[in-house]
Amino acid sequence: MELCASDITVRFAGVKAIESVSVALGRGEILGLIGPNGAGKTTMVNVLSGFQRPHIGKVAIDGAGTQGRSEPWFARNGVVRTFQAVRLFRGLTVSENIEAALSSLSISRLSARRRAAELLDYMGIGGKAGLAGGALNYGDERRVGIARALALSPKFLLLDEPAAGMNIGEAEDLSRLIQQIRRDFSCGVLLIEHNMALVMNTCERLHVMASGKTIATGTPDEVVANQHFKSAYLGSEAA
Ligand SMILES: Nc1ncnc2c1ncn2[C@@H]1O[C@H](COP(=O)(O)OP(=O)(O)OP(=O)(O)O)[C@@H](O)[C@H]1O
Repeated sequence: MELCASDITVRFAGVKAIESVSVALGRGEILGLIGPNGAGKTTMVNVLSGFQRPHIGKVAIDGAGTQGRSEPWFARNGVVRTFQAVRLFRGLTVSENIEAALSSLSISRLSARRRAAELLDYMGIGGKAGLAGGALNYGDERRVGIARALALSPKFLLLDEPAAGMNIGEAEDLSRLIQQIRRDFSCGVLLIEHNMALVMNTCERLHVMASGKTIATGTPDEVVANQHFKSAYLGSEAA
């Protein structure tokens, strides 16, 4: 059971954002997708979730092809992602933002409200259900973004920089939460993150990209010892 992107190439105006990259995410694993700015990480998540069609290569969900499918189909088939910019409806309450995500499922408004309350409790922000979406701080916005993704019962959850704007303590809580989500939802989690402590503490396996290509894969220990990782990733991060 896996979400698999094989030999993916994506070009923008002739420039290769991703070149011949393959990524596989198993159910029940936490995979970190890391690399310097502009490495192609978000583009790969866009490909894996149906937001971007690859120019070359294929995506399969549990072995089934996805050619010609758009992002709502991917979500219905268990591939759910969050965004770097959370894009909450600012005029709706936090609860209503989750209920809106549930509206594609055929459940009553009352059930949607109850499910939204459960998910907000699960994310530790049950007390904020009645606030306006626009009133949240950065970290809480990201928690709502994850709750909104969980509303769709993901088999594969793709998180694009979920710890941006969080302090050290909040990022540690997020690490525990991601591991709990993997257990409670029996899903695979792909984590794009620049917070290396969070990545190293949370992921079992890492896939490192730079300039649109794969430069290293392996366990966190293996990757940290990899020369390509040290020079390309840490070199540019340290600059
Ligand atoms: N819609 C687009 N049009 C043109 N170029 C794009 C587009 N999206 C991404 N790119 C380019 O593709 C490359 C990869 O970008 P991408 O956002 O996937 O990198 P990233 O690793 O997610 O970076 P970051 O860590 O900064 O979010 C970059 O050179 C970027 O400028």
